[in-house]
Amino acid sequence: MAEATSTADPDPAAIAALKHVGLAGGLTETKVSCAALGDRLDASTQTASRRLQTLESVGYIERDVVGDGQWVRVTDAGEAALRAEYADYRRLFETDVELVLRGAVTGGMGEGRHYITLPGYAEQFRARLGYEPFPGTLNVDLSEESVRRRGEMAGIDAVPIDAWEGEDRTYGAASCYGVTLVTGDERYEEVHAIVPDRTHHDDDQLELIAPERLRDALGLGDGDAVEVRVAATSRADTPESDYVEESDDENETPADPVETEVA
Ligand SMILES: Cc1cc2nc3c(=O)[nH]c(=O)nc-3n(C[C@H](O)[C@H](O)[C@H](O)COP(=O)(O)O)c2cc1C
Ligand SMILES: Nc1ccn([C@@H]2O[C@H](COP(=O)(O)OP(=O)(O)O)[C@@H](O)[C@H]2O)c(=O)n1
Ligand SMILES: [Mg+2]
Repeated sequence: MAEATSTADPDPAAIAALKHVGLAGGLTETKVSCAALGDRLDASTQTASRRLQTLESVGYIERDVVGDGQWVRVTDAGEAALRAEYADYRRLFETDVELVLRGAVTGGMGEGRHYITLPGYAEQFRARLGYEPFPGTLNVDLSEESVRRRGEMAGIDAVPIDAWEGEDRTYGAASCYGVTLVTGDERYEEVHAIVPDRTHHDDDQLELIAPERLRDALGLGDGDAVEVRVAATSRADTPESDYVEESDDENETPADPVETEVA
C-alpha cells in the first residue's frame, strides 16, 4: 500500500470541518471563507482557520489562500478519512452492509507465493482462517471508484495475522477480510482479501487468498472482471459490553425524577 501522507490523526473536530468542506464542494474544489466555515461549525473564524491548518498539515486538504478566502480541495487521504467515518455510520444504522469492490484479474510480481508459504504465516492461516491457502495471491487491479472505496475496509472486522521474527529479518502483520469473489454467474465463498502492512503494491492492487487456485476454480484469466464482496459485520453482531455496563457508583448524577401523572 502506498505510504500515507498524514503524520498524525486529526481530532474529531477537524474531521467535522473536513465534512463541511466536502459538503461545500471541496471533494473537487471549492472556495471557503473561514467566517462561513466557523458559522457552520458553530465556532469562531479563528477556530475554523486552525481546523483548516490542521487538515492541511495531516495531508487531508490542499489549499490556495487568495484575497477573499481560500480555494480548498480534499485530497485522496482526506476522502479516505471521510469514507471511514461513513462506513462507521453505516455499521451503526444498517446491518449486514456489503462493500463491493470491482476490478480485473492481473499478474503481480511473483512474490505472493513466497510470502503465503512462509511457516510463520502459514501456521497462522491454518489456525485463524481454518485452511491452508493455495501458495500465492490472486491480484485484482481495482477500478478508480473501488480504490477510493477500499478505505471503508477500515471499519470492517478483519482476522489479524501477526508480525513474526524470522532467522534473518522480521515479517510484517496483515489483515484478512472475509470476502465472496464473484465473476459472471459464478461465486466463490471461501476467500480472504489479504492486506499486508508492508507491501510493494499501491492501493490499486487487492490480493486474494483461498484454499484453491482461483484462476482454475473460476476459469479466470488476466483482464477478467471480478467483484470482491466484503462482508461487514454490524456492531449489533459484536456487542461491546462496556457500552451497556451499569454503574452502581453512589456519587453518580441522580436520574431525572419520574414524572407524576396528572389525573
Ligand atoms: C502474508 C503477506 C505478508 C507480507 N509481508 C511482507 C513483508 O513483511 N515485507 C514486505 O516487503 N512485503 C510483504 N508482503 C508483500 C509483498 O512484498 C508483495 O507486496 C506482494 O505480496 C506481492 O504479491 P504479488 O507477487 O502477488 O505481486 C507480504 C505479503 C503477504 C501476502
Ligand atoms: N488463491 C489463488 C492464489 C494465487 N493464484 C494465482 O497463482 C499464481 C501465483 O501467485 P503469486 O501471488 O505468487 O503470483 P502473482 O500474483 O505475482 O502473479 C498467480 O498466477 C495468481 O494469480 C490463484 O489463482 N489463486
Ligand atoms: Mg499475487
